[in-house]
Amino acid sequence: MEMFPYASMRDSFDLRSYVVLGPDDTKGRDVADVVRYALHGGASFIQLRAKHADVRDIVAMAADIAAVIEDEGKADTVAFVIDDRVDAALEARHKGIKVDGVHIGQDDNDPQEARRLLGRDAIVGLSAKTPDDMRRAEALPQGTVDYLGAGPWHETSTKPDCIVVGDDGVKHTLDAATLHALHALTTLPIVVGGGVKAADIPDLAASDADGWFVVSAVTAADDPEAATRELVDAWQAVRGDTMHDHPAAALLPTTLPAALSIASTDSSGGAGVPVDIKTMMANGVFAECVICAITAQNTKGVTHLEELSPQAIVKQIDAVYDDIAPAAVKIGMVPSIEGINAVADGLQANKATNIVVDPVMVATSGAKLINDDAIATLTSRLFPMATLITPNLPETRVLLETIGSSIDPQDEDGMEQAGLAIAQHFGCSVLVKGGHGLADANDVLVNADGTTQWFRGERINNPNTHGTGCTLSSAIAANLAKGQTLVDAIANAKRYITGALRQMLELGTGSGPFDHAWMWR
Ligand SMILES: Nc1ncnc2c1ncn2[C@@H]1O[C@H](COP(=O)(O)OP(=O)(O)OP(=O)(O)O)[C@@H](O)[C@H]1O
Ligand SMILES: Cc1ncc(CO)c(N)n1
Ligand SMILES: [Mg+2]
Repeated sequence: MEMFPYASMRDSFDLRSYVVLGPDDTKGRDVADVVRYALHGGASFIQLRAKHADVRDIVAMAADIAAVIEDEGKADTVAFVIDDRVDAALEARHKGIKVDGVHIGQDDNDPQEARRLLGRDAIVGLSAKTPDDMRRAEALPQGTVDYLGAGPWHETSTKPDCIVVGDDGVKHTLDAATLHALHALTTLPIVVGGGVKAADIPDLAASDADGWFVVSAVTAADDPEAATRELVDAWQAVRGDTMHDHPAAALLPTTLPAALSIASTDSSGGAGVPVDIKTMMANGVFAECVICAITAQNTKGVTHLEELSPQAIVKQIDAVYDDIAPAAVKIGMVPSIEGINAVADGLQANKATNIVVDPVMVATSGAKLINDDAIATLTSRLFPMATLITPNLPETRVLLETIGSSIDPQDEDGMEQAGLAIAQHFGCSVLVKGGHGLADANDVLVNADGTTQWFRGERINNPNTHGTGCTLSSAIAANLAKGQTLVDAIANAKRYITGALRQMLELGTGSGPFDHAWMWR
């Protein structure tokens, strides 16, 4: 995913002099040429509306129009959008063509979907002609739509279907009184058009409109530059030089749920805190972290391990909860008794909820990640506060040993029995992970009340599985932070990790990491 290389125009677009055009409107003249004339005449906003063109042709026309706007030195002041075709706008933006957004009609794309596809930087304009349209636009999440287009001021042949149908079902054109009533229903700027000619501008400029839009008044004129200038001047004569004063939808504050990783670093970035952060970000939450130890590590092994003091751990936890309190926590590698006690004390003091404990014991590379004497502290202090623990098969065997159970989790029945014994002993839900089974990648959730659920995963023949456990537990915590149920959180985390493994990323000489940003490529 390339970054669109131009500044967003969501907070700077100028609706006053809005020219809509496409190949059907320009009497055989080149669309980009007509755009150039309109710009000379003072057009402040351009929309490409090509109802009968293919995406390839729309993108080619968009490239020409964007080049003209740039060439005229107006790339920073004149916004350029494409009518209806979110697909063409996306393709153009991916190709680095400065298309600032889309204008969609009531029968076109879902505005929320258009916003989601195009991202927060693009302009999304919406046609809204009736009181109902206005109410629907207002009911959208804040920041979905940037402006509204209303009309028609007169009946028009370029938009024959564009007739206002009022709540009374009666068809009529838009007048100042109707516009005033519509205007009262929205906080968004409104551009008004449909059959608008120069003679209409004094009335329009005296109304609640924030600008005019025209098609044929400019595109069908023998001299599009003079035609545009006449409209611009007529508006300016009434309104002066002021632009609409609506607050920019782009600059509304947003928020995100936060999730916390309490774990250790992996210098190679494939496991531990670094990968927890990547995973949480990819799963749509704001990631925070508390470091318990630093490892010098790569895909071949761990060459050094240094712990932080219990005080440093508690202080980090306090700092996190004192400000951006996370809605869920993932606990990974904490190597010592002192560290585990500090984590438990810190979380208890801050009344942490939605805790996922990945009982990390041995790395994929074979390196030992917890002191033998600390396993009892892990189980006695952290498991009882956990919503979920996520042991892999070797860890499940160790846990069964600590509770004196002789169950063998070698098949599905054994995994269920093992999960139940552990869940009942520690009073938390257990996800017994089957990543170390050879034939499949099926994990089973067993709750302390005995209910079980299988999550069946496609096994991918990928030798690079460094950090699968860290990734799965962080994705579950992220999903819990978003408010998902435990079952949904696990199911979605499985989908995420399966997609990531399927990319077959090849890095490092040992069992390497996989692609945590796969859905953005
Ligand atoms: N080759 C694979 N294909 C598909 N899913 C896999 C594969 N390997 C592991 N998984 C899945 O990844 C998740 C993590 O399981 P796994 O048993 O590998 O954890 P782990 O051993 O704790 O990982 P780590 O090596 O990071 O400690 C589980 O959902 C498991 O089913
Ligand atoms: C720091 C760290 N945490 C967890 C794991 C488990 O994969 C690892 N290898 N390194
Ligand atoms: Mg693991």
